[in-house]
Amino acid sequence: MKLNIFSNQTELNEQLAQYVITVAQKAIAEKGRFDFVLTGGSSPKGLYQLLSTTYKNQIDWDKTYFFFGDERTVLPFEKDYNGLMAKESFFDNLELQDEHIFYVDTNLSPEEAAADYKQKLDAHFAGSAIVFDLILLGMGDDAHTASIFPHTTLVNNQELTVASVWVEKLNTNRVSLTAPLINQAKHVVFITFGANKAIALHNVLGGTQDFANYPSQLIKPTNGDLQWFVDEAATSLLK
Ligand SMILES: O=C(O)[C@H](O)[C@@H](O)[C@H](O)[C@H](O)COP(=O)(O)O
Repeated sequence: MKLNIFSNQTELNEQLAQYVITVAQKAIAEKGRFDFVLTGGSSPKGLYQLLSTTYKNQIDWDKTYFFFGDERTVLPFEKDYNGLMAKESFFDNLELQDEHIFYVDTNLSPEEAAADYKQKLDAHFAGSAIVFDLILLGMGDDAHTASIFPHTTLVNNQELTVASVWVEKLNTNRVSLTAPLINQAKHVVFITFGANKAIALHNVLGGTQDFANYPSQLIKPTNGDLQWFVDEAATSLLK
């Protein structure tokens, strides 16, 4: 695991953009495509804008496929839909073919949307193992990542799949990749900044192992590498 600490979000986004570009170019050179899982939330917006404007010509978007690590169970492109945030901050700046973006179909029930998404992943990976080139993750101030929230069924879900999960604290269902499926990726990166994440980051990185309370600890790529891109404010409690 590599912890990359930056003095501010601008520097973090610049360096993370370079990292994404490097991974993308290597994936396209080696296998002809770049399978990229996006996170929702607010943290990645600056990175998405940077990649799709300033560095637009650094990645072959015709060979890039976009996925989502999790999705809220609101209707597609309604407020809070992660796909909407990505569309507005990333995809709308690019000329992407529809079939290169794998949105979660939240017109379906949570369970059906999860099963439908897993089927789409199986088809995309032609029945082979679902190994993404890069998975971008955020972390909540409660140490959740994707929709693996503390004390939910996803904490103990050991399947390589996409699952729906009831999140009591939000009084809603979510759809999410499971930790084992995330851990199958070649590269996993957390983007986490801000003082409001300092306690959670201290517990996840510096505390005792406690998956139920700090689900981000579940993210340990089996063969791939794990990087954290964080700012000084978020690391203020780390020794
Ligand atoms: O659907 C979501 O909201 C994300 O997948 C979620 O896991 C997010 O990454 C964290 O909640 C951090 O969110 P912020 O970046 O907004 O702090």
